Amino acid sequence: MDKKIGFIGCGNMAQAMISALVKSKLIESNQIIASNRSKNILEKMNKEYGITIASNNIEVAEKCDIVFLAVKPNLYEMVMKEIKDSVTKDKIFVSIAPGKTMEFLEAHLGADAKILRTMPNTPSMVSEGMTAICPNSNIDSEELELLIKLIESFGAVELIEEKLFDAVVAVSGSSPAYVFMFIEAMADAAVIQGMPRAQAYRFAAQAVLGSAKMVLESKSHPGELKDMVCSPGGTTIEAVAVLEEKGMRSAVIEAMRKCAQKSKGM
Ligand SMILES: NC(=O)C1=CN([C@@H]2O[C@H](COP(=O)(O)OP(=O)(O)OC[C@H]3O[C@@H](n4cnc5c(N)ncnc54)[C@H](OP(=O)(O)O)[C@@H]3O)[C@@H](O)[C@H]2O)C=CC1
Ligand SMILES: O=C(O)[C@@H]1CCC=N1
Repeated sequence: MDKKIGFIGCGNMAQAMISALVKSKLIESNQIIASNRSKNILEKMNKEYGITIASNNIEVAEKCDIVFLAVKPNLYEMVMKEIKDSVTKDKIFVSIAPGKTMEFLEAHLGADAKILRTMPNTPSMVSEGMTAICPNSNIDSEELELLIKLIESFGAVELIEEKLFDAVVAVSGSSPAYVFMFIEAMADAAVIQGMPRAQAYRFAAQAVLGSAKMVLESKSHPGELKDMVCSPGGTTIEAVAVLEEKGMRSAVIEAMRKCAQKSKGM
């Protein structure tokens, strides 16, 4: 792929995507050009991955064919105003922010701008991300195919209707945080039982990874897979009963409702 890929903002999410892109060898690392408010992270990414450092956002927008807007949602308007004059008929802009609708993006980049709304997540760093995508009508099928190929380096990619983007934020954009909390809590419980902490993290994380792979590969209902673990009168059902009594499911559902609600207002 001979495209130049730009990242305006080089924080947690951009670094995860850049790491996956470089590892994928889909493009040379110097085809990645990034800008950031503070420069130390750019120097670090240049040393670690060999990416090209841009002196400002406009340079990224000018030089790149595909431009990821990787700043916080509240900075989108300012950054899009800054780069608006760099919009050309072939350049593609990729939003990764919650709440910034295609209407909002087109209002700032222009109705003719080629825009892809996405919602990635930080497991992109290990190419096990889940990214939702929604192109506007200015992106043609060939361009969409290329974008999917690029974003597949982050992990799984699925086209989704824009109206479901707030749900996506809750279920995959933000959910790695809930899973990290779960892993941390399980490891703490193992530490209480005497397991060394580092070993507890490995055991907890691998159990989550394996369980997730079973859901994805077995196509079985998660409840069915849970029942397969719960031996009658055994150990697991004791834990499951406490989780039910403490309202784990309703806590997750309420947390994700709040998350999606916040996304709507971003
Ligand atoms: N983190 C996640 O899991 C996910 C995040 N997102 C979205 O990705 C976007 C980035 O989030 P995230 O990476 O977590 O945030 P970070 O705060 O980690 O990164 C944002 C970066 O933008 C830089 N920045 C701030 N102002 C400017 C500017 N004017 N021009 C250029 N760069 C600037 C910051 O620089 P400085 O170092 O100086 O602060 C920072 O490095 C957000 O819209 C977020 O909602 C989407 C999915 C998942
Ligand atoms: O917390 C946030 O707002 C960002 C968007 C999804 C994950 N992190």
